Amino acid sequence: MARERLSVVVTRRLPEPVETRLSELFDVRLRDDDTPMSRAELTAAVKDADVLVPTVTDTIDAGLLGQAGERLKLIANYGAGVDHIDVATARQRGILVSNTPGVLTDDTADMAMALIMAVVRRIPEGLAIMQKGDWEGWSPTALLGGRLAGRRLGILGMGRIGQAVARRAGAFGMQVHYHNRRRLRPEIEERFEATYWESLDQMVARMDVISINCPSTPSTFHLMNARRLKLLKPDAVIVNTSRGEVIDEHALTRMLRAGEIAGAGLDVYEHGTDINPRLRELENVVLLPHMGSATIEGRLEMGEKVLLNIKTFEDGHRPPDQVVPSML
Ligand SMILES: NC(=O)c1ccc[n+]([C@@H]2O[C@H](COP(=O)([O-])OP(=O)(O)OC[C@H]3O[C@@H](n4cnc5c(N)ncnc54)[C@H](O)[C@@H]3O)[C@@H](O)[C@H]2O)c1
Ligand SMILES: O=C(O)[C@H](O)CO
Repeated sequence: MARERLSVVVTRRLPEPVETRLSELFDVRLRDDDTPMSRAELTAAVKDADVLVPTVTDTIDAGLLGQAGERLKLIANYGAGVDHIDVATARQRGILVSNTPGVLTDDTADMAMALIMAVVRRIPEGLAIMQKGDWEGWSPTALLGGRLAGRRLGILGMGRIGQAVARRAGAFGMQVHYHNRRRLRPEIEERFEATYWESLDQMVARMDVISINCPSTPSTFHLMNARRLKLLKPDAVIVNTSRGEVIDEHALTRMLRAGEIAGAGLDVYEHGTDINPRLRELENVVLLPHMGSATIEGRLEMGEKVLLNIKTFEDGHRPPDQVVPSML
């Protein structure tokens, strides 16, 4: 007798080839329009699906998991970060959680480097002059930025993406420093010629550029708070491609306005799309709409990871990218 297909609910529109493959393999309910599900729609989804495929724009908290039906056994997240999912509660309720690490590492690290270059070399200011038709020709003194080679980069969170940023920064001649929950093995430090700082405060105070690459967890919430931001050198730049919650956005905005921090490049925000309007007014700030992993290749490979996680689970094994609370 043919095995009953898993019922899978996908909360957002995914790239077409991913949706097609999901539909071939499973009994899939796809989203008609590219908006996040309402709470009521999410509740209905967890009530009768075997597998939920959410994204970063869905809040899968204890309240929602409390409404989940007996059938819900896997939350196969389309994305690496799982801070929007209450992984501990899911585990208590016997629901597995998986994510899509690795396939978006290079893309997100590219974006971190792009932000570093954009801020340090003042690219948006140059672009604005060109777009307004205000360029009056080459000048020895206009739009002078800083040289990347020789600048000290401090990476907060030296995991997959942090190390990919280190590799790129090394190629640009930057000096790589890092702070991480655990120190890397000596051979990996050597590979990046990276200096480890046990004290985040001490690292922050000495860097020219800080790149945030740790996940958002209770222990990283406002790791860059007002006190720590004040330790930054006034000519330092901060770049965030991880999650907005790691930086106190209000304090950062205040200090950027006051000229106490030279610049910032942000892909992610503390309150999602509700961005502090004052950030938008600043010339020394480059803002992107959470597009670190936004490449065609990356988004297709994220889909392949989701498929593999669900298929492996269907075959009676643990999904290869299972996330458990102790990893967070
Ligand atoms: N902007 C984007 O589009 C985008 C894309 C992918 C991932 N992300 C974000 O980037 C994060 C990192 O992804 P990754 O694949 O590199 O994860 P990872 O797990 O490989 O690396 C995270 C690193 O942070 C370290 N860390 C955790 N808590 C820490 C703490 N309190 N202090 C210091 N270090 C700490 C971990 O030890 C680990 O080395 C994801 O969790 C996600 O939030 C954003
Ligand atoms: O964490 C990630 O994969 C990206 O931020 C999108 O979810």
